[in-house]
Order: sequence, then structure tokens, then C-alpha cells
Amino acid sequence: MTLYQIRNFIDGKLQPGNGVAMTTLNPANNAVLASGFESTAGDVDAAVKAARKGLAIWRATPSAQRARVLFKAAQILRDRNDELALVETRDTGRAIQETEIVDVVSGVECLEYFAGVAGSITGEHIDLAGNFAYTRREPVGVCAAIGAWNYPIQIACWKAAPALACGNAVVYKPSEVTPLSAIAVAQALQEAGLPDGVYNVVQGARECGAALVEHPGVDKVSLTGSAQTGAKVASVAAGGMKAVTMELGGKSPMIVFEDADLDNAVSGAQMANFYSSGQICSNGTRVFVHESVKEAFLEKLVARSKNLVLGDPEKPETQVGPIVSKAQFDKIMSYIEIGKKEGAKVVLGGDAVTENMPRGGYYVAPTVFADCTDDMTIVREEIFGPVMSVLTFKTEEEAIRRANDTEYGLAAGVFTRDLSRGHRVVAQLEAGTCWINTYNITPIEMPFGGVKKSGVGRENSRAAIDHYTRVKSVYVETGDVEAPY
Ligand SMILES: NC(=O)c1ccc[n+]([C@@H]2O[C@H](COP(=O)([O-])OP(=O)(O)OC[C@H]3O[C@@H](n4cnc5c(N)ncnc54)[C@H](O)[C@@H]3O)[C@@H](O)[C@H]2O)c1
Ligand SMILES: C[N+](C)(C)CC=O
Repeated sequence: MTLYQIRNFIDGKLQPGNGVAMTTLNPANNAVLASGFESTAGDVDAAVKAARKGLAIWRATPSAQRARVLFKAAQILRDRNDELALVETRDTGRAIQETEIVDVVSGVECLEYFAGVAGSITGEHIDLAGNFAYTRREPVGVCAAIGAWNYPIQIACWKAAPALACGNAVVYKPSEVTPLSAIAVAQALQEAGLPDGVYNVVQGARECGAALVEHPGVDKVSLTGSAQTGAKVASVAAGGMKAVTMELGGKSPMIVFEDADLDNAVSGAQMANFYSSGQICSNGTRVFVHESVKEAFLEKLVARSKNLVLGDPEKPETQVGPIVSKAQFDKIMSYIEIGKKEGAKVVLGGDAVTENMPRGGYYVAPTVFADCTDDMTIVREEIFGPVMSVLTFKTEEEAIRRANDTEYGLAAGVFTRDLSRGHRVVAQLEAGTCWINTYNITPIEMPFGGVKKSGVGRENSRAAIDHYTRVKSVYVETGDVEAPY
């Protein structure tokens, strides 16, 4: 008897998938958490057809009514915060002290933000000296949305809220590793009055996602996932000339200048590497520290990080939970071994932890490598775990050049008391989202997204409206038609 059921939500109805059986495990203890069935290509087809039917209703719904539904769904989710935070903790392994204050809250704030924006999604008037033109901002259509496993309910809401505010219909596929909370979002929207078919959920892995992306009834694809998956999905979408938003991985730099407040810089580095057991896309995993403050930085970092409470994520005192799955755990441990072999110096952690941990879980000690060099594998590749690489630099120009020496461009951070330098440096960093004197803060009002292999498009803020609407131009002739014939 499993704790939760994995189900589809199609045309307003909860239903099992028609594909093969699927289960998920609680990464805290490896016990079966949820079971159900994957969606087949037929289920995906049914979901897209339901979405096309829902689209016709929803795009014609006045924006004030759309806003009311989003506001109401936000309130329903807010009321279920604690129950859903527990689901997220069991599904992802992330500490309850995080999920209770971040995950549902971020999703709810996104629904509220776009509910507020819904009524102001307008085109423009273009004066043409006697004649005029205007533009209409119309929904793109049926949006296929595909999520990653680290922040399931947040990712679902960051895609649903702007899509629905703009009058689109959605078929959402959560990660097969964390299938549960997407259904809670669908149910809240339905209870809030969303017409059947406007928001649908299908379940499964790559094949299910691929069937969705390829479906001719889909107009746009929004993916949160790895750069490798992003490249594949974007190329399939391009075949159908479908619009894309790609929120992908990164290997982001965090630069600590010699004049930085070192306590703040250490807090930033911890948030950029150990929060959510390091499973955050924008993490600043390449920490460049000015050589004159390296020893002081490392001393403070190790002193403050060695007592982080690792353990059962459902316990309120736990700060760092397990890794989401065995596959991800094995990947992280293999990178740690490569880091050691390539000569990086472990100054904290560097091991899996089993002592005093729930049996069967995937626990990795928060790990800091010092004496790293730019060519090391752990410095070049995304690890997506609690593993920080510390490097040193001498000059501002050198720090910028080396920070940009990556195929990724999701995020970056700069710590300095010299704000002129802070602005000058971020202006030169090749990253979609930057922070000065903090790290990993992602308010809904601020665009979020990457450049280079970290993606295209932006989530959150008014910038997201551009990605969930298309512009129609209308030229209006006020006189006679002049024809040369
Ligand atoms: N930029 C962001 O906002 C952001 C946020 C969270 C995670 N991420 C990134 O996500 C990655 C970790 O998540 P993951 O392991 O779930 O990523 P992943 O790329 O393995 O999977 C992401 C999603 O894509 C689906 N998928 C895989 N192959 C597909 C295909 N060929 N066609 C359609 N769908 C397919 C998966 O089933 C899953 O739902 C990391 O690289 C992380 O940086 C990015
Ligand atoms: C989008 N963010 C940074 C909140 C979580 C990504 O992994």
C-alpha cells in the first residue's frame, strides 16, 4: 500500500494513465512513496485534445474572470501549504524547513502576480498619419510544459500562472521522479473555477515528454530541465516551428572581491551550494575568491558549514536533506571522486553519509573543494549536488574572463562593498540573472532565465508575458484604397 497515487488530470478528471506501472521512492529512506501508471501517447493525445477544447473557452474569458480564478487557486494552495510542503519533502527529499516556507509560497505568489497582471495584457496603438495600426496580444495556444524534479510545485506554477493569465491552455508533465504536486495545482485550479480542459497533467518520463512536444496540437513548449534535454526538445519543437521557453542547467560563478563583507559572502556561498542539498539550477558552484582573502573566507566557510544538520528531511531541525534519487546520488559521488583524483583539496565533507541517517536514503555531506583550477571536471560540469569548488583570482579582469569561460550562462553573483565595481562587473558577466551581495533570490517580480546553453526566454515578471502571447498587427485604412491599376 503506497502513500500516494500517481494520476493524470485530463479534461477536469483525475484518472490513471493507460501505460506501464510507475512508482516513486522517498529519497529519505528508499521506501515506495507513490504508484500509478504512465501516460501513453493516447493519453497525451487526449490531454492535448482537451486542452484545445479548453483553449476555445479560456481565451474568450474576460481577463478579470481569469484573474479571479488564479487568485482563488492561489488562496486554495496557500491554505494547503503545510500538507503540500510535506508532499514536496517526501517527493524531493528537501528539508521541510525549506518546503514549508519556499515551495508553495513561491507558486502562490506567481499565481497572484499573474492574476494581477492579467487585466493589463494589451497591445499598442500605432499612429500612421491619418491611418493607424494596432496590435493585439493573443494567447499562443496550447502550451506543453515539462518540469524538473527539484522544485516541482514551484516549476508547475511558474509555467501555469503566466500561461493561464494570457489565455492559453496547458498540458503539464512533471518529472517522473516527482509526479505528485502537479495534481494538487490542477485540483486547486479546478476548485477555483477553471473550465475543464484548460489545465491538464500527464505522467511519465522521456517518452511521454517527447509525445507531448511532437504533438501537432501543441503550439508552445516550456521546459525546465538539463541543457542536454533542452537541446533535444528545442530541436524537435523547431521542426514544428513551435515557440520555446528553455529553463536549463548552469555552472554559475560567484565572485568574492577583496573588499567584500566576508560573512555575507560565506552566507551567499552556502545558499549557492548547500540549500536544497545543492540541487538548484542557478547555484554558484564556481566560487572565485580574491587570493588575499582566500584563507579567511575558507576558515569562516568551513567553521560555519561543518555543523550543518544533515538528516531526515521531515524533521524540523534538518537543514540538508538527502539527494533526490539513487541516480543523482551516484552522479554526485562520482564527481566527488573525480574532484579528488584531479587534485582538488577537500576542505569539508567529500563523502556519503550513512551514520545516524535514516536507512536506505541518499545522503551526501556538504562538500567544499579548495585549490581548484578552471580545467577540472568538477569546475566545468554541472554536478547538481552539495559540492562547491573554490578558486582564487588576482584581478577584476581575470575574474570576469574566467567566470565567463563556460558554455552555461544561467546566473552569477558578485560580492563587493564597492557598488560601482558590482555594477561594472555584472554588466560584463554572461548570465541571465545576476546578484550583487546576495545569491539565489528569485522574486516573482524579477525575470529569471539564462543565456548560452542555459536557455532562452524568461519566466516570471512582465517579461514572461512576451513568451505566452503572440502579437497580431492590424492595419486600419481610414481613406480610399489607392491602387495603381
Ligand atoms: N533554469 C531553471 O529554471 C531550472 C530549474 C530547475 C532545474 N533545472 C535543471 O534541470 C536539471 C535537473 O532536472 P532533471 O534531471 O529533471 O532534468 P532532465 O533534463 O533529465 O528532465 C527534465 C524533464 O524533461 C523530461 N524529458 C527528458 N527527456 C525528454 C525528451 N527527449 N523530450 C521531452 N521531455 C523530456 C523529463 O522527463 C523531465 O520531466 C538540471 O540541469 C537543472 O539545472 C533548471
Ligand atoms: C528557479 N529556482 C532557482 C528557484 C530553482 C531552480 O532550480
